[in-house]
Amino acid sequence: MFSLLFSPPRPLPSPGAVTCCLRPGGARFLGHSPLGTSKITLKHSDCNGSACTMRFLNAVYYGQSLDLVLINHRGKPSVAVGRSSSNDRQEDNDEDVEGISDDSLRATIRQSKKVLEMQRNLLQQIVKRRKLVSSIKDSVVTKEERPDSYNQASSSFSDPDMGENEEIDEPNDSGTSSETHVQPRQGKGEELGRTDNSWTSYGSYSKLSEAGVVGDTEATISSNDGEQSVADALGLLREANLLQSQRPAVFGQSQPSSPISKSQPLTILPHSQSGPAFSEETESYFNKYENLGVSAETYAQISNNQQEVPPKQESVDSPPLAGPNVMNVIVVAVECAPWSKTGGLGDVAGALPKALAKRGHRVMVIAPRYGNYSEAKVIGDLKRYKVDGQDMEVTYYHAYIDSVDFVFIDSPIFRHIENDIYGGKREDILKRMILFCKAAVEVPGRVPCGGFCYGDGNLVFIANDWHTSLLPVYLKAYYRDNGFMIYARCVLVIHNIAHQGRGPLDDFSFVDLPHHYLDLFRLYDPVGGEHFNIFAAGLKTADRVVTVSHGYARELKTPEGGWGLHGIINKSDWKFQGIINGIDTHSWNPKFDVHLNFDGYTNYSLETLQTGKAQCKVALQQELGLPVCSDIPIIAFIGRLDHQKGVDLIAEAMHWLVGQNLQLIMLGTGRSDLEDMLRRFESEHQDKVRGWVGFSVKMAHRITAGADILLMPSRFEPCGLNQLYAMMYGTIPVVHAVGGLRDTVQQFDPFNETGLGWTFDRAEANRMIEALGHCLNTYWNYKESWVGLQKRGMMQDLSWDSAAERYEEVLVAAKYQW
Ligand SMILES: Nc1ncnc2c1ncn2[C@@H]1O[C@H](COP(=O)(O)OP(=O)(O)O[C@H]2O[C@H](CO)[C@@H](O)[C@H](O)[C@H]2O)[C@@H](O)[C@H]1O
Repeated sequence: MFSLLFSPPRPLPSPGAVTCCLRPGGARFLGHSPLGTSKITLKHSDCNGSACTMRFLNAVYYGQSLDLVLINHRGKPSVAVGRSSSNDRQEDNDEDVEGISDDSLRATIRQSKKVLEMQRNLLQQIVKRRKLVSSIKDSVVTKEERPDSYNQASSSFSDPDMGENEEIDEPNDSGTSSETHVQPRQGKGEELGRTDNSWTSYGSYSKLSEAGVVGDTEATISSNDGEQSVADALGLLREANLLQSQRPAVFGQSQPSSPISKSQPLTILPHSQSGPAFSEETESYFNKYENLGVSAETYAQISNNQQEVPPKQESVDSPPLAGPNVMNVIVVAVECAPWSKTGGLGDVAGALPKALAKRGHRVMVIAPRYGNYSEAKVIGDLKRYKVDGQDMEVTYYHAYIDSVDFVFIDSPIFRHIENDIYGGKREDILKRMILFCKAAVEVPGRVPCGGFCYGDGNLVFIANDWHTSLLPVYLKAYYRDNGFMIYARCVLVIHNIAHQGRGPLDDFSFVDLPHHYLDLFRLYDPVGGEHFNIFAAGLKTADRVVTVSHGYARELKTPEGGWGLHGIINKSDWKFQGIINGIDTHSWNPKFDVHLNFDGYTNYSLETLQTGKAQCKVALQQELGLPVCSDIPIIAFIGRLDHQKGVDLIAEAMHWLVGQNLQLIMLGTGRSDLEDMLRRFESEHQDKVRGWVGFSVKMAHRITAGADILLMPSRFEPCGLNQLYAMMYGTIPVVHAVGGLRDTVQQFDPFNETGLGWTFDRAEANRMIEALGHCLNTYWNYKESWVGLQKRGMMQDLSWDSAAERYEEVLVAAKYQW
């Protein structure tokens, strides 16, 4: 066993074990350092060879070269290794270990001392500033006589109801926490959304997170100084770090080279400028950071210190796909699969961020914390926001999964409504969205994911639908109009324009904005008259607007498709575009689908399509109690039971459908009359029809695998994900050619054997029947064509990869837009 002593070029993490990633001769392996030491112990087994420890010359600690001292088994330094180039590379034999020169050892020790000295100086400055900050804080609290959440120790904000020991609501197999009957998006009661005026592992993160500020060296210095805990002091520094670009290289990625962040390294703006009505809160938020004293000067010093020992830029992984466009991206959505999902928005919020992270961006998702998500742990300080005059407490939970920071905003008003996210009275829904957006916009400055806040330079929010349309409004009104967060941008994504956050103009009083912002929300249309419209305000204030397909982008500009917002969209044409959604090709993949590996189902792929899919079909028929027969085609419908999805067209066609030799399976939840209809059809046609009323992710996967045909007669469909899932599973879509359905399902051409399914050009039962007729004819009589259709569908690249690239273009355009 060998030990490596190292003098890191920057302080190392304090909590948890340090993992040092070394790269001997190009290979990589890990050594672990116990907490509070600057020693990494490597067993021979770590590197599969007795002598290869001698190749640690290119040791990399999160992108930083290290000075290393190799200690042999007798506990003596046997080799001293500086930041050497590959020319200096030692031979991997024991002779070299023993024969190492004293000079290099001395050089390393000298260098180590220099680094320690610099760190000591830094520490002293931090300690001084910390004292200053505490005295300022004390005086502020005394003066204002109000609790300041910032001053509370992290342990003090754990809600007794929601403590760490609370029983965890484990997600099911799919990771989704609900397998229940839920309220549809339009919910019960008054519906704010309606336009009709009724209206890798966690471990890798801790490595990443801790890579830059505190650590082993802290422990060393702190004991030397006998001063206040360095960890505390540096913790403050970390907390105050609004500068995302100071974050160390992540997994070998180069830092985003933003001209913006270079010109404004600290992103802390003049606090002399006061904000509007909410300025007290806003100011204190920013003053806090300033008071902490992490000034440009301090940071410059830190940088200078680092510059004295220039880190060797050796990346652990290949450069990010985004290249110099790497940014900090925060996706904000009120649902996020697998934790919360009522429809496609949840799927997108769960998958797009991962694809962006794959391209090298630092990506966060912010969603409400509806339940107790076992993966997420408390982070940051408790905060209070005023909503409709009431103080509402917010705490933050954090998980790092698949290279994405997931930050869940916890507040009593979000708890346990995952099955009714859009339910309740209009005012209650509105208050939830206000609190969520107020809290979300501050997350980049407040929540130190992995020890580092995202900061507001090089930052783009991606808000989604009307629910988070207040985010760009708050970003503008609370911050940018007051000189804060001027480099942050917001892109707003339209998943469904039919829900807009409409209400009477009086609703403006809820959103806590100065009166002159009212015009952003004011909208007149023939349906709602003059009213308050949150989506309208979001569209006006967002830097860029995206919708989820090209077809829908065109439709949104028309009076029929824009649902009253077409005027604003047309005016904003320059900042508006369509990007077709991708899908999560792991969870929605017949090869890996976790819902297919039991109960008689099976995973399958293109190669095993015929046998695998046939087995799933039998399993589905058995599970639902339908006659088991492989020759009878199964037609499926999955979706919300509402006007949009055109389920009533299926009802109209029911007579024709049950007259055919087929089976029909419908899974959905929504309008109670349509739910009743599903139940009725099942009871009337026991041998042919199944109507599953409820929200079941497992059944959605199984039906997609076992069915032959997926029917989507949507009246409008911004993108549609089910047809994409269907094609991945060799299930043929029959769709109304509208919005994203038109973009993604190419009509079958029997002469050229091209196309992916059948389309009909009007949302009418007879058109749907006609298309279904052609489809069934091919199923029964042209097996080869059928298999061709299946294969073409399965062979498409439906992943998020290319969509993420398009999003990246939009983010970059937003960043450079003034
Ligand atoms: N009862 C049930 N049980 C289990 N799962 C169910 C279910 N009902 C629906 N789902 C699932 O919810 C998702 C629905 O996705 P869609 O894209 O069809 O719809 P939605 O209209 O919600 O989304 C909006 O946003 C998305 C994302 O941008 C757009 O694709 C879409 O056109 C737009 O209307 C799918 O994953 C589907 O399997």
